[in-house]
Amino acid sequence: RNTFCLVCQGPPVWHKNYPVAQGNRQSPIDIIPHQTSHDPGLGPITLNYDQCTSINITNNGHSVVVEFEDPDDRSVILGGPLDNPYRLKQFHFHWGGKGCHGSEHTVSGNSYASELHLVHWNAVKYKTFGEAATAPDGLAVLGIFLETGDDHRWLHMITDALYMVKFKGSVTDFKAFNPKCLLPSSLHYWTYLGSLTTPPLHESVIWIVLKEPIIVSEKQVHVFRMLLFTGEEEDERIRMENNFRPPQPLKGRKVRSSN
Ligand SMILES: NS(=O)(=O)c1ccc(Cc2ccc([N+](=O)[O-])cc2)cc1
Ligand SMILES: [Zn+2]
Repeated sequence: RNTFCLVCQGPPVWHKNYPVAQGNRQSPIDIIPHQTSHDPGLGPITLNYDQCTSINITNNGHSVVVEFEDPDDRSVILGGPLDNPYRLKQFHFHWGGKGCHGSEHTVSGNSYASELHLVHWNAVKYKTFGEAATAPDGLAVLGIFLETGDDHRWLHMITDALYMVKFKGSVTDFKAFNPKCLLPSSLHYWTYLGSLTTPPLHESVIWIVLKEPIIVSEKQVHVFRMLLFTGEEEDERIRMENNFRPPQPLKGRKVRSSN
């Protein structure tokens, strides 16, 4: 398996090149609701996405990513545990294989079919995303669980585009998509200090995980599995699935609940 890139060899080997994989604020985690502390000082989060400008959708070999222009504070998340607005940079998904679940965070040991991550960075304190991504308060990722049930009326806008980015390294235009249509009705959340869930696993993420999942159909989740980890030029075709990291040790961290 040494032909695979390190990430593709999966979480068990990441610590060799990224010792922070065994750090004190790694993500994801198992969230146990009755063990979280309700913090009345935690206000609601606000998502100002109305001027959002998505640019493209790409298969980076590990997930499918929709990238946004972030020259100013046109699309930000604010409030909750955040001291200032954080700019939307990209969103992507994690999912499982046929019939097996694929979320990264779990709730009392239960995982969901998939998990959506909206990645934001602290442009007030840091000049670039890359710089913010290595700072303890540099990133804020909003995690949304996808539970299987009925068809999601807007997710098809994403799944319809996946046919264009089947191979690793492929990218296609994806303009004017507002991710507000992928939010559940309630913005109640859990929040804790964690990390990127893929290498380089930087401990730079303030995690905000929504309690309410969105409902999508198994058919819609299955479309994600037609993506490939491998590039068009490679002779081996490996389906992109199970691209989730399992829960990591809490190491004494507090998980707070909005209410
Ligand atoms: N899954 S997640 O924790 O939300 C996540 C979010 C963003 C990224 C993308 C990424 C973020 C930072 C770097 N870096 O600093 O080299 C490289 C890749 C990787 C992983
Ligand atoms: Zn992610």
